[in-house]
Amino acid sequence: MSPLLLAIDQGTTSTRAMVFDAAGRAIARAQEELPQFFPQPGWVEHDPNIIWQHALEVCRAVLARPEVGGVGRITAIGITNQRETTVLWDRTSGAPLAPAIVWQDRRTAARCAELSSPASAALVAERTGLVIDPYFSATKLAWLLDTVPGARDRAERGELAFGTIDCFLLWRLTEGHVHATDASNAARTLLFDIRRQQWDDELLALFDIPASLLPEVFDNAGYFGETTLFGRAIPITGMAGDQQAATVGQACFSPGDIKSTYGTGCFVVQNTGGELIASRHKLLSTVCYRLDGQTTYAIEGSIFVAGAAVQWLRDAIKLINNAGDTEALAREVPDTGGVYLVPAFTGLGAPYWDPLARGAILGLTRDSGIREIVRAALESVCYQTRDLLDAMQADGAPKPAALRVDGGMVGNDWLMQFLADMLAVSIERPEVTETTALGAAYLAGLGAGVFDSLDEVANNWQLNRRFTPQMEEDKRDALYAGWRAAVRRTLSHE
Ligand SMILES: Nc1ncnc2c1ncn2[C@@H]1O[C@H](COP(=O)(O)OP(=O)(O)O)[C@@H](O)[C@H]1O
Ligand SMILES: O=P(O)(O)OC[C@H](O)CO
Repeated sequence: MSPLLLAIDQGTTSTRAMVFDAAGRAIARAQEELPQFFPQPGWVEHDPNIIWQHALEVCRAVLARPEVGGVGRITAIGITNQRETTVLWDRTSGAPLAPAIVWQDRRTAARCAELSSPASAALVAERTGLVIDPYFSATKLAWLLDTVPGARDRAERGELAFGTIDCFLLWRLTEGHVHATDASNAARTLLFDIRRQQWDDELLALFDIPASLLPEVFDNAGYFGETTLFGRAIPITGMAGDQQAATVGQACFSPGDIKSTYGTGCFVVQNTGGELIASRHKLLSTVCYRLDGQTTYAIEGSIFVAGAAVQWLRDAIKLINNAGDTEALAREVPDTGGVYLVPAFTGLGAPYWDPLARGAILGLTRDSGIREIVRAALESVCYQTRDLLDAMQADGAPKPAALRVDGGMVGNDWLMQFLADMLAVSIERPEVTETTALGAAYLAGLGAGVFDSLDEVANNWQLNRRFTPQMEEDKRDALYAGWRAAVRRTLSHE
């Protein structure tokens, strides 16, 4: 019987557990939506204890499925996670000192502006491949140390631990025995030198972070520890940030291979191999994965609001009941009638990097209705993807022949067709769209010796549907020009 691999995918809006076989087939899945908290404008928080509780529940649910055949069939566990989200906890009790500050949170925008001298921006870019922005963990962690009473003193005494969600789950799964993260998650903290693959003292000083808080940094596949919480000892042998895991799940193993994930945010990641390429157009350089000590790098475009715009339509202004309603509504109108929705709810990420920008709906007329607004929200995801691909090509990357897509939004056929039209690129949707979880399973399989190399899993990738561009070029360019004009009206700087 095929070895089975359990993947824990802790995302921004939900936590899912999936069991895959060695051929990458999904055997069972369980998912729980995660409550999000918005205590102030631009603030986004999660409760780490709820994250942990949901992770336990979905793992137990999926292990109880008859098609799995019992916990004894599970060879290893892989973890993948919403990145940058920051947790600070007590090393003795494991109890968080505060809510998790989520990657979308903007509370440290002013602090980032204070730190953004040309010298510090250059240091950060050179060492981390990132930009000084509230998106990343460092200023979130510093904020916690400076606002939770006694936290900084306790950290200096070695009583506290920092971690991103992967690290927090590993701590809880191993019952406090392992404080470690992986190279792809460490790369998102603003504290990790991605060339030398180690925490960087100058960056720790810049962001005022005590080294005593930091986890070890492991490869993305290997032995992280084991958990006995599911009835027997199961090794944890794979871990990666969700966008890097999706890159693995999409079998983007060669330089130039590219994928785009459409979840809460949208993240385009292009494998650049052993070459660390610096963007001249405000894209990020980051770790794709590190295996056997060898680092593979990537260029990444990070969009803060993609599916989150649909959640806003559902939860904030209640225009829809379910995310899936958006497809039918978008099809009911030939266009948006000139309406553009710029979803800068938590600022704008690449290539604008404007944490103070805020959302807007522009071009409204008396004829504008629910359908136009819903369609404009979906279209915004495609325009933002075009922003990223144009920046990648301005950096010298070749126009991709096809873009592999995944994430919760890609089941929306209308959206995928508009994406193909806006990019003038074929969009390839795989059979398994939960490629984030699949990538975590592959890494776990590699770490547990189920596979000798990732090349073995490349052939598992199967096409579900290809969307080819149909739109006339002049219409495409006119629509995109309207988007660019709309964005300019939301930026806080020229
Ligand atoms: N049919 C759909 N059309 C548009 N958006 C969708 C659709 N189904 C789900 N979504 C959006 O996809 C997101 C969930 O995707 P997922 O990959 O699970 O996100 P995450 O990993 O960020 O939690 C939600 O923001 C939801 O609004
Ligand atoms: O939760 P997702 O899938 O939108 O991913 C969030 C990213 O990891 C943020 O960098």
